[in-house]
Amino acid sequence: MAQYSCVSGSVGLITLKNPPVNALSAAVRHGIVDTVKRALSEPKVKSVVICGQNGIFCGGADIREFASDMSGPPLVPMIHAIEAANKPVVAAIEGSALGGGLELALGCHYRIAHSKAKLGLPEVTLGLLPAAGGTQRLPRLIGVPAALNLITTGRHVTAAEALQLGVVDQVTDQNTVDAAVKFALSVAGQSLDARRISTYPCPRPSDLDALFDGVMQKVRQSARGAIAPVACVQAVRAAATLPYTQGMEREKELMATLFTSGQARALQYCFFAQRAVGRWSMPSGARWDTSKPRPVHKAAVIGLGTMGRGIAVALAQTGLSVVAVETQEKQLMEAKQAVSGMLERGAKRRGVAPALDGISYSGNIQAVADADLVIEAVFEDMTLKEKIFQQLSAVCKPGTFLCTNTSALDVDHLASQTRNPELVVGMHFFAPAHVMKLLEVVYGTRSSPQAVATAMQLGKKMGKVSVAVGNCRGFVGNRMLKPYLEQAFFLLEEGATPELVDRALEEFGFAMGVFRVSDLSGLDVGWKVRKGDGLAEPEMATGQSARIRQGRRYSPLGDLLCEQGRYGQKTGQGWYQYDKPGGRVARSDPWLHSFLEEYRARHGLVARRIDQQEVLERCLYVLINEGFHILEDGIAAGPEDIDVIYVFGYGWPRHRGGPMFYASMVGLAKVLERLEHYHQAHPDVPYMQPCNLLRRLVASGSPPIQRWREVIKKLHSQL
Ligand SMILES: CCCCCCCCCCCCC[C@H](O)CC(=O)SCCNC(=O)CCNC(=O)[C@H](O)C(C)(C)COP(=O)(O)OP(=O)(O)OC[C@H]1O[C@@H](n2cnc3c(N)ncnc32)[C@H](O)[C@@H]1OP(=O)(O)O
Repeated sequence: MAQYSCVSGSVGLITLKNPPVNALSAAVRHGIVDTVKRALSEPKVKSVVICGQNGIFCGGADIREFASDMSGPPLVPMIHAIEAANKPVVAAIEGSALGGGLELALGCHYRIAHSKAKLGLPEVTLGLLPAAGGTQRLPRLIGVPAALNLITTGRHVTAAEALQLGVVDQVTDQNTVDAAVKFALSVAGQSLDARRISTYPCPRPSDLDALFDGVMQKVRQSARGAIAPVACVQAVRAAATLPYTQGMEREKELMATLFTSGQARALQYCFFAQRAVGRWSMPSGARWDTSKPRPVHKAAVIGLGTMGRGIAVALAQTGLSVVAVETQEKQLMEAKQAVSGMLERGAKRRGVAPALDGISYSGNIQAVADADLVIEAVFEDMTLKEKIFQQLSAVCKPGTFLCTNTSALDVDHLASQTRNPELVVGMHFFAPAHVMKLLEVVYGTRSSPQAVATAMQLGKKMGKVSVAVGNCRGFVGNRMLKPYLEQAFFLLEEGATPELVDRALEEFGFAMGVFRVSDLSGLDVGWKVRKGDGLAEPEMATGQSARIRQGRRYSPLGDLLCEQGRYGQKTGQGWYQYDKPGGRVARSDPWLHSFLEEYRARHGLVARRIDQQEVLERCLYVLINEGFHILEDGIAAGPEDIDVIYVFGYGWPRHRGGPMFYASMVGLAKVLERLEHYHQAHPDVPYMQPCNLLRRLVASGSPPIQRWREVIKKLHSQL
């Protein structure tokens, strides 16, 4: 709703009230229409101020309403009526003015922002465009290039940048509403002819076509199949080439296409899923709202390889005091330099002082004795980790949380090495740890709710999207990756090439296909794991057992490449070739193609034509199937957790909503039917056997993803 009062004798003050972000729900729109009418009709009122309660102007249209039949006054005429008013209307912007919130402010005659306010048109991130006149007013106000930048990226700008761009008229450090009221008093009675943005001519750059062609090309490239950024460019082009009313028609047309698209649904699902994962729960019944985190003032990192360095940087950047421990002297010296460099570069980018003094370094594990929380980040070697957890348990002050950055190993086993297993949790960061947004917080059977709450809160402080998951081999992300990688290898055996597989996945929207990623992260990483699992044994490379191991189909292709020293980018050769070791540009490698032909011949395999659809179905559906197993096993509490992990940690295209959401869009019955089909064709691949939960969901009529938890709960209660 919106509340009306008259202040300072002649200013009508309209306050938007819809916690937590004053979204423009039907009730708020009704409130605005009514209060604006009232302010304009009261003779004593000479000017109007619009503000939002609780320090936030407005978070935009109510996204939840998009999923239902929208009723109530539409935004466009509402904003138009404000702009057409014959009394000055001033927007008092505190906190955020985003999306429809900024569009409302653009309909006002003046905008005054608090210095800490953030403004932006983030609709593109929800698969939409600013359809309440934003695409038509903003370019008229700040010019085409700046408007294109804001609208196609959805980025939020500070009040200072908004002032510089001309989005706002004044920035204040004082009480924003007081400043706006004072301003409103000063402009009462003045002509508004020059203040209605829709009447401005849109500045037309002389090289209009070249400008739009260039932007469109760039946007298409970075959009990776997302349609909203392209529609945003088309809408701004309409502002630059058509009169305002026709531009508004074009904006509406483009919005209608986006609004009903699967991509908008996927992106809006992601918006809420990202927030839902913060409301974690554990099978024990412990929850985010009943578990109190303990404050962490001093944190420690053990092991300063690539991961440890990134974690130390991310911790220091949050302002914590950090102890970084590395027992190998040479590695410690190198790490010191590397961490300082990362902190300096990060600080320069953010325009702040580097937190160099926040980190102390030591070669002795005793240095972590008074830390509140320790993160172990040494090699993936259980024996080494066991030893470290035994030492930590002896060295640390009582109550210190002990965390492991393992990407797959058993958190319960590590906890069993300590005196207080309830203090142990996994904190699985993704490389580079100071950049990647995802954090899997892994609870073991004995982890206390407080340990989980503390790790979740620390992750949030570090700017991560943290997802609480149960303990199993590979947790959620890496467990699902295994069948996906396996399928990619099998496809090569059957006739595909790395180029074909990667192209299919990249056209689907992944930034990089599976083989390009494998070259980037190093083929030796998986090789080491497979050796540890007793799968990649050289003596098995010939004979009958070469393609069947531990009773199931196995492809030794990755192992064979490693035996040739082809580890990927770092050695200059992997699934592709590079111009030098460390080179970045992947080129097709004729050697690899001959190697695949020889391999097939050796194993009596006849190459067949494989199309992109088969690549996608096999790679993605086995990954999704494993996701259903993870839900069935209670390792993830809901599909949102899996989807957030895949979008933030594994490059799953956000406009496809994550693997579980994608399955719901494809149709669960279809996913089931294709898995059954492929399992029949490949009975020696257990990952293809459809999960019971998937069958259950299909049998119960494929409910929408928001209702899967009910089916899962029922399934668990029957076990
Ligand atoms: C044939 C059919 C044709 C149909 C055509 C239809 C035409 C329809 C015409 C529409 C006109 C378009 C109008 C406009 O252009 C569209 C929009 O405005 S879209 C919305 C744009 N706004 C945003 O994207 C902002 C989103 N919010 C944020 O970024 C942040 O929430 C924040 C405002 C910066 C605050 O951040 P935080 O303080 O960290 O808080 P949270 O993020 O945790 O949020 C708290 C809580 O609020 C919920 N929430 C936030 N914003 C909205 C919102 N806009 N609508 C609904 N709910 C919102 C958020 O989900 C949290 O709740 P929780 O999920 O935790 O329960």
